[in-house]
Amino acid sequence: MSDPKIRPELREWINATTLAGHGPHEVVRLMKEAGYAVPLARRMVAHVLNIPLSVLTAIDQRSDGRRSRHPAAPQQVIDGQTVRVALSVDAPAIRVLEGLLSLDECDELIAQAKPRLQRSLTVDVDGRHQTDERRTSQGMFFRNGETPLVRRIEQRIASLLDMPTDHGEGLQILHYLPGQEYEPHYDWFDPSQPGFEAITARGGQRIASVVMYLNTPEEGGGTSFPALGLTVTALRGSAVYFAYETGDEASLHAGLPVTRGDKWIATKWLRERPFKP
Ligand SMILES: O=C(O)CCC(=O)C(=O)O
Ligand SMILES: [Fe+2]
Repeated sequence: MSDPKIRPELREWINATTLAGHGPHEVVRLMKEAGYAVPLARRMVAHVLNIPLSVLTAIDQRSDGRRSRHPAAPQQVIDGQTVRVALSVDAPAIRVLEGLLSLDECDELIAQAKPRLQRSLTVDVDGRHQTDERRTSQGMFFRNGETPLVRRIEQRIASLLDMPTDHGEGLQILHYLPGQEYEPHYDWFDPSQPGFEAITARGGQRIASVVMYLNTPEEGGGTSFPALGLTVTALRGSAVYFAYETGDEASLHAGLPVTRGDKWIATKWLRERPFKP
């Protein structure tokens, strides 16, 4: 990557702010507030301070963090379930997985979640949960291993991705009605956000997501990756797995509006280290 062009005043400001005691993450955050795109701000700060860019994109320099294994085509059989890899993207790593869940498992998961649905929350910059207009669905979380079915699904995902089950956040179920959607977002946590340390204190950064479709919406409701021009169809029993590095802008994705019928998904987010809720 070529060196970013940096005005002398900005160079001076980055040095002075650092000398005043602000760490590089904080400098990036201040630049973001001033209107700089985060990836550019990171490159500028890394360049001026002569530190590796990875310091600003990695979660933690100790990084004993694990990475998931991307499932290989054409298919894998796990505890009797044949999971077909119908589509693969290299960067970010995406796999469309057909038959990850049986149709009965989809129905059963919906039945278990239904009585516990609430308006979905997102994690705000201070690490608190809040309702969010960008996300209008209803949802709930299972605790890890909460029911025999949840445990079976978690173990299947663990085998498929070669990731211990304890790296998973609790399985989240979402229910979208017509018009509801999940606007474009990243699943990784932004290190330049003030709440980053709190959010990643247990389990570290998110490294991969598995979005499982528990029904087939009549119309709409696919998962879109706008940077790739790719939309995965929401099909009962199928899933989309994707893995990302911190700052990976190609992993931007959205739950498209459901235009007819409704949509049920189960999402499993994986952390680089064991996650203790
Ligand atoms: O609803 C979808 O298709 C996407 C869900 C999603 O992005 C998430 O749960 O993080
Ligand atoms: Fe997401």
